Amino acid sequence: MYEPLTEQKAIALAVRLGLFGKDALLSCQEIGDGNLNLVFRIVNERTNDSIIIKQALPYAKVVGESWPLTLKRATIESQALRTFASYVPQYVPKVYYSDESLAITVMEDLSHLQIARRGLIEGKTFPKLSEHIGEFIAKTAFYTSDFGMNQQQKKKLAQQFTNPELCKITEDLVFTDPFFDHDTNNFEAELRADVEQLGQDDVLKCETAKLKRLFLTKADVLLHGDLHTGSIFASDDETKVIDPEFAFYGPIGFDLGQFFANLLLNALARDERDREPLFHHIEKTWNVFVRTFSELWRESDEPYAQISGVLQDVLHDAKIEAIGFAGCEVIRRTIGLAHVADVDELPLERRLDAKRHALRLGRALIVQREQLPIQAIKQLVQQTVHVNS
Ligand SMILES: Nc1ncnc2c1ncn2[C@@H]1O[C@H](COP(=O)(O)OP(=O)(O)O)[C@@H](O)[C@H]1O
Ligand SMILES: CSC[C@H]1O[C@H](OP(=O)(O)O)[C@H](O)[C@@H]1O
Repeated sequence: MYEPLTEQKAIALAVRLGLFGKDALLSCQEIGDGNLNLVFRIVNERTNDSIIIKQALPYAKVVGESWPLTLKRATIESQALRTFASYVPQYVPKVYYSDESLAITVMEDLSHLQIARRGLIEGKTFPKLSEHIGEFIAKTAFYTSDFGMNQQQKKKLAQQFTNPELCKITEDLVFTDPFFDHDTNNFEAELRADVEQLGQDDVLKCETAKLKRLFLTKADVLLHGDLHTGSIFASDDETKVIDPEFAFYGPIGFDLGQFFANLLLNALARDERDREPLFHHIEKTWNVFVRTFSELWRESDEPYAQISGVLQDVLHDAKIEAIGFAGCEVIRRTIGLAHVADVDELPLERRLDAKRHALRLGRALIVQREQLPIQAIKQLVQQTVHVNS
């Protein structure tokens, strides 16, 4: 039966499951720094072998027991990691074991890598990040779409990944609360006027409503669902995506948008002259996504796939969605419940500047998404430095 693990209980569980040899000398540390779950790292001190046990709590850790949350998210996470591993094993941790009633996933320890957000904050560039994430998104999207898999099986997979409680978090925290005066919002008192202006902006709200509707209704591809830079481990030559508990069938541009937004937030936290690597990553992710997705498209069994204009239409939608969803993510990470360390760790005056810039950029991304090529995002960052630009 379910009970939350402690470090001692996690060791006992690892022994019971036979995850280490008989004479192992085990130590354990809870290392979770995310908003939702417990993460235990267990090491055999004799051999340095290690594993991760991730466990869902019956509530959202960041808020506490007043915010109950389904344990089923642990099953969604382990199933999503296994599904992604069937297409891109090089980009996800190996899953060794999972247990629905304990809400645990036992997986490969990736501690030799660094969480990309932390590395980017330290000024690292992770030269392969965009190539790898572009390929990850293109392959998982194509192979789980109606163009890349049997269309009857796709409907079953979409049922398996029905994830209403976690989707509701995104519907509220990304698409709704930041645009209204909601008590989950969290921002510096100095930003009140900027936030009120956003709340009165009906053009912005109408465009955001369209994006929310896409998120609610468009069951296109299996998404990671929360692909920010804190969900990515990286080094100079390796990239691993973790934490897909928000996985569900949604619009093709959503993961791209989340990733772009978090790169942009890191860019805004830097001096202007140091932003180029982030713009490079955005453009390269997009280019690799388009190239990989287009190559896979040739394998499609769908009779309409080879009709001129169909692929172009899918990619056009993906681009518009990615830019619009990026705008929503930029805004919610600035004034909503869950922020990003990139900006929050800045001293007050720089932080306020970066956040005001983020609100203007987020708005422009949402409102201009249909006309904007990916390559123009960089100029948009420059154009939104000043008020009224
Ligand atoms: N496979 C792993 N290997 C090493 N560390 C991990 C692994 N998975 C998670 N972690 C650590 O735990 C932290 C929280 O994990 P995450 O899956 O993001 O949890 P949450 O769902 O609560 O956001 C990560 O930032 C990382 O430091
Ligand atoms: C109350 S959940 C807030 C926020 O946390 C999730 O991120 P993570 O689990 O990676 O820390 C997700 O982005 C949710 O929107």
